[in-house]
Amino acid sequence: MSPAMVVGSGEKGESDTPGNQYQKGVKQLVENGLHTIPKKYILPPSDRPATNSENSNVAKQNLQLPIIDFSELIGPRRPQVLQSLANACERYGFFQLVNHGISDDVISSMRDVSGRFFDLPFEERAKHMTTDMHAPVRYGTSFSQTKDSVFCWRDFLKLLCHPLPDFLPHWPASPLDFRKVVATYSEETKYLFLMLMEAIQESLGIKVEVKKQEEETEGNDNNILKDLEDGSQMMVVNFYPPCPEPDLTLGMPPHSDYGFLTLLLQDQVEGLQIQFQGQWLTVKPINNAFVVNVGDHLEIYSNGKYKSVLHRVIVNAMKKRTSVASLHSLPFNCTVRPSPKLIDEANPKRYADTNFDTFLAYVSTREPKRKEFLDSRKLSST
Ligand SMILES: O=C(O)CCC(=O)C(=O)O
Ligand SMILES: [Fe+2]
Repeated sequence: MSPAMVVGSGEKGESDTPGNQYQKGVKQLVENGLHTIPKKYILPPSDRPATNSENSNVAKQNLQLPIIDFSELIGPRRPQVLQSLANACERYGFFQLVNHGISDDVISSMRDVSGRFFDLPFEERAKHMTTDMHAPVRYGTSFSQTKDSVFCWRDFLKLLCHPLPDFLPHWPASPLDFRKVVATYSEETKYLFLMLMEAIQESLGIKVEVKKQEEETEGNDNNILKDLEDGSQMMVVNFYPPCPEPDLTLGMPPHSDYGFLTLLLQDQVEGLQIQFQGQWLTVKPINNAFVVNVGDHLEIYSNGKYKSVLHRVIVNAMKKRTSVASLHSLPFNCTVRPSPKLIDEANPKRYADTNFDTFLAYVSTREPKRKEFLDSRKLSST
């Protein structure tokens, strides 16, 4: 079993070298007071967000992502909603999910406890720093802390969530209600993910016929929902403090997510941008909606029909921003492959089979960039 997200975490050793200071994260840096950002965070001009420059590739208008009303999936409008879901996953790789059934109370408690975790003294948060990528809890900073040559302006807490009873005792015990609140939130997002995957499978035209014998066959498509039930879930709480020079750095560099779907809760502070037709578009926050995106594994499973789209996070000088990403996939020891039901003579297999070990081996040898891992799985014959 392996978490298979980006590599890295806190460095060992307490010497007060500048490098060690950066390992403590950006929240700590900002609290020590600064008016300019250290060199360690300054991106080369071509990688900067370039929001103000003349030849900026940032769209002037905010993106109105497709909005999927989850409540309409149950009822007579299901076929139309499945069509909208298919369009969103093909064209944008992203959509906003409203009326999803997770109560405002569960969501606001999750936001609240995330904020209180990051308000804890550094020493308390630092208890969860580790270089062990298999750890059920990792506190850290940047994107890939051991490999990024330039650090990004984010601190994070990553939690493995499934199966919950195994992981719960490892989660932070402070704030006192942390485990309870996050457990409820993770169970509810897991259920929502499964409901969404059932709809997505149907939108791909994969008929879900429950035939006992077939269900037990390995690699069978009916089984993928069953496998996803036992699948991996990782929660990432991202914290982006105000940044005195936001044009020189990023909260997160362009990347795609590894799993089937990510369910993201962003607050009211803008920052998430997705790549669409060569431009960066800001995703306008909708209160209590989930921003849902296709991950690399769904791109592979759909044989390229649905797209895992590059996204990044910009920071700002005035406001801190918090987001909670819930990443879902198959169990870590399962193979991800294009669905046999989407492959025929006209649609040959476009991706090699893959698994978490391949992914980890890949990212541990280099600085994770853009969609390089997914590109490495593409079969050259197509
Ligand atoms: O903070 C955000 O809006 C995006 C976070 C993200 O892309 C991730 O955690 O993978
Ligand atoms: Fe992401």
